[in-house]
Amino acid sequence: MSFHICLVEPEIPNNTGNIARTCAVTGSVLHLIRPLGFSTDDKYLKRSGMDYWYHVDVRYYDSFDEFQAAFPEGRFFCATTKAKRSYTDFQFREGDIFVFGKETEGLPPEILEAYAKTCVRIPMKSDVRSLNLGNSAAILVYEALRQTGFSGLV
Ligand SMILES: C[S@@+](CC[C@H](N)C(=O)[O-])C[C@H]1O[C@@H](n2cnc3c(N)ncnc32)[C@H](O)[C@@H]1O
Repeated sequence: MSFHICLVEPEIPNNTGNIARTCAVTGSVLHLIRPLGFSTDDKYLKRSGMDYWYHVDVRYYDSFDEFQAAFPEGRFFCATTKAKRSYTDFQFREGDIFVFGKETEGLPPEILEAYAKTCVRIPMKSDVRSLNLGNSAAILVYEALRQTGFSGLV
């Protein structure tokens, strides 16, 4: 069992490459919702995730609905600057799904409404826009791993 990271219509290849690397080192599954703002052959994507891309279980979907349908029992947590609750307020379980929005616009309102009770914010000062997508994914997955006892130490 592992955690799932879902990127809804990611636009910047370096961010997805960076997150693929996080998935590789944590054993998380990466789910990409099309359209993607880059080709999966993109040199920046490969440079950021490079040797790691081939270690990751990457799955592609044509819509968020298709992704949801693949996890009928899944617990979805939506990462958004608009959430009222901090990610540290939740007790995560193996198999949980973390959903992230696109770099320019974040998650669409219909997804935020559907998961209003499990939207999570990573605390920030109020006069700044947001964290980088890759950093926010790493923060959430490592908190979930910490809570579930992943030592990662050899
Ligand atoms: C660059 S941000 C998008 C910013 C967008 N303008 C917005 O307001 O949502 C890309 C994604 O990173 C995640 N993110 C960034 N900062 C976050 C924060 N402080 N708390 C939770 N998620 C965050 C969200 O999933 C967001 O959709």
